[in-house]
Amino acid sequence: MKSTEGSLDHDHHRRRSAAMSKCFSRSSTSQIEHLVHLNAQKLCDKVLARQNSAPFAIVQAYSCFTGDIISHYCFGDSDCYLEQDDWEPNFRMLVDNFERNLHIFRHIPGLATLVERVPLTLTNLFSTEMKTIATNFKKSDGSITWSVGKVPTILSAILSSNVPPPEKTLRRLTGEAVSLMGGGTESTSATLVLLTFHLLSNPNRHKRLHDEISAITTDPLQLPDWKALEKLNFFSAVIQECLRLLPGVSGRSPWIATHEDLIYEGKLFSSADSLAPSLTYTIPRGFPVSISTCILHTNETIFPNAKDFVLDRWLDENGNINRELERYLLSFSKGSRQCIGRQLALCEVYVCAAAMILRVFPFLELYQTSRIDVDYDHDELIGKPSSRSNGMRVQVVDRSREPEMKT
Ligand code: HEM
Repeated sequence: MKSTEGSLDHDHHRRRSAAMSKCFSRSSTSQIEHLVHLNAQKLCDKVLARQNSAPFAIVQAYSCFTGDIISHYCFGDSDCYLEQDDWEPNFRMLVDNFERNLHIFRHIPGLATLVERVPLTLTNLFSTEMKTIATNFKKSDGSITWSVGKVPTILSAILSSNVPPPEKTLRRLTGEAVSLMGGGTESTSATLVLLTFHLLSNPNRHKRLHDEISAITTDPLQLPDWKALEKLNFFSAVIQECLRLLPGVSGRSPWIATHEDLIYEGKLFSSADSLAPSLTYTIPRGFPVSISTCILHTNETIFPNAKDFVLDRWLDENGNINRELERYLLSFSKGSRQCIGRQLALCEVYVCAAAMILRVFPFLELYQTSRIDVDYDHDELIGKPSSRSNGMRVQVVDRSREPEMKT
């Protein structure tokens, strides 16, 4: 496995992760925030230009936004999905294909190794998206000087790190780039889709959020920075609830503690019941352990009415974010294998959602879309809606009319 994510051995994983982790800290993310703002505004312009055109799948639009940012940060040059006439092709199409077939790879050991052996030149013949990655490599020519402002790109950070030469080959870096592009494209756009649905289907909610963001914004084309947006309580509650309902990785990722036994201490039935008998399990080192984020996120004891979009659960009596509940939110996983792109994802969601809420949502309507088109139905690595769904579609209404902001 060529990516950090696919490294089985924990020490190997740690070394690979360390080579690029500085690119994903909160302060590095702030340094590329201008890219996020730029692309969020480009996305709004492109959606608004669809006035009176045919309805379209908003997930493709958001994937162009996320794909442009992560490709720019990886290679120093974006894939320019937002600049093409339509929303497709984009990297999500490749990811989606991969996810639909993932179960086959899980059940046929060795298939992944076989696929890995296919020469890149052959892969490029069949996949436009893989070809884009190859072209990006050629453009950057393996150079370690590519940068976004003063921030090194992710690949240049790996190339300039002290990992040994086999970690810097074209093949290994292609594997890493595919993992970064995949991770950086889909989960974030899926979160934005869910947020769009729950705001467009509830005008009161949209109005409240519009007012909250407007109160700290003088010009929707010059949004406040991500750290200021994060301080908005209602906005944060909306994002937390979206993350809860669309847990990043819906399947179980099996992890193995190699050096220590795991001691599990809990209560039978319910941790809230003080009379429930206590129990202790010891899971010997070497055994795979996994947890289902979906099951945790829909636990009725922790999240009552778990299937519903309930914002009050995230707000305390003073309207501040309920930090206590956050520890049960496992969207980005925890520990050494947690999502490396967490800060970037949050920055993208806050900035993009703020731009869309202020500039686009007043002119956007759902088109033949209901909860079946967004609700979790099955696992394809990330949670997907029912295969009977046509996807969440929207259309831009006549912008000459006064935007409707019902109370
Ligand atoms: C809302 C958006 C996102 C969610 C919910 C999410 C969720 C997750 C989760 C749950 C994992 C752990 C996977 C596992 O246990 O097997 C993960 C890993 C990862 N994510 Fe994200 N992610 C998001 C956005 C991003 C972004 C923007 C990037 C940008 C590069 C990214 C890159 C990665 C990578 C590279 C890994 C593998 C990390 C490792 O194994 O060390 N993700 N993500």
